[in-house]
Amino acid sequence: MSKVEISGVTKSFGSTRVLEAVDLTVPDGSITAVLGASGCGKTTLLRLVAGFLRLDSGEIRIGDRLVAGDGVTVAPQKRGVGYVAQEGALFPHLDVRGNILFGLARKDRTEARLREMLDLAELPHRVATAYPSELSGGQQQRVAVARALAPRPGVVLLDEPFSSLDTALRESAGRAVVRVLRHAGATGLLVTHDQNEALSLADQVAVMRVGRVAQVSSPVELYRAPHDVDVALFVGGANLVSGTATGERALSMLGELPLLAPVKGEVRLVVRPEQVVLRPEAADGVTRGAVEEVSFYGHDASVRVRLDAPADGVVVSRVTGRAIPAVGDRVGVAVEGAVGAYPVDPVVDGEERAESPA
Ligand SMILES: Nc1ncnc2c1ncn2[C@@H]1O[C@H](COP(=O)(O)OP(=O)(O)OP(=O)(O)O)[C@@H](O)[C@H]1O
Repeated sequence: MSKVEISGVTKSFGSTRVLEAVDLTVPDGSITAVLGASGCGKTTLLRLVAGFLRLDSGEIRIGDRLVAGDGVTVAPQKRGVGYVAQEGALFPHLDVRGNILFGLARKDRTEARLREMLDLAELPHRVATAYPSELSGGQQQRVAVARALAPRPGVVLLDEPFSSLDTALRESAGRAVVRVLRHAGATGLLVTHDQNEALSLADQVAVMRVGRVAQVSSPVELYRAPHDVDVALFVGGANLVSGTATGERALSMLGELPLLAPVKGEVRLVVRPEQVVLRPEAADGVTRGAVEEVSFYGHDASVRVRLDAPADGVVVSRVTGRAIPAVGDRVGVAVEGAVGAYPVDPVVDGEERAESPA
């Protein structure tokens, strides 16, 4: 049992409160991503679980054991936790063998364990004698994970482990690391500021905002039913559209749209770009406009449409397939599926905010 339970954890540095009553449970054998902007306290949370920092109040349990809080502070090496730091942080003067076996008692530093860890990390045995500088970034990450897993910890903490890798390598390294964790049956806590990484790799995503957990959900639920507009914008592209909700539906510049959850009154609607479909201008029930900008990404394109009305009405559609329109084309716009509706907050509403998707 290596579930991680974080309850009411608070942490300040001097007079600055960095974490405020954070609650988070990572189920045994699953992977939770902690997603948040730079400086929101992700690394601090991870370091508290590892035991590198002391909490001010609250409790942390690993399995059924209290490791921090209530006067208890278990030393990092006694928590059964592996840590993978940013950029792997391998020892440059040790070869792969030395790195992987580093944290083990002398009697456990066997060739069999080395081979087992290389296999687990999907690394060829011949890299055992290579030095970190001779490996690719992705291989170095896998060695770092193998080193963290070698003492057979129940929990592995990963702090932005892929941040130094380029985009293509990031994806494959991420998937490989998740496979390794699942194979080992370890519980994983992955810190990242990359929404795609969090959504694609984790079983559960905790979105953090200035020291607090804003939402904990499965990736699908987080994307489809974010708790508020800020979470919606943080986890993906969105058209923010004003509307008037009457329960199950809301009236907006994109027509009458069905809502994910009933609400009444003035709302902001979150319409994902992939929900916005382009139709012929003459089609029934569409909102008409002209294509203003096309960004082609290969697998799909982002098409910005200026609506005929209202005058400032702009909507972004994500278009897949071959039928990508050109700038200036006249189109009809329709919305597929239900959308999230969030009551207008008078304070937030007074602020300028971007209406276009990221
Ligand atoms: N040892 C420390 N002493 C003082 N302040 C600290 C210390 N560690 C972190 N902080 C501050 O706490 C806040 C949260 O830092 P933390 O590293 O946890 O954020 P983060 O979300 O991981 O950010 P990033 O993604 O940039 O790493 C920041 O304002 C940081 O400056």
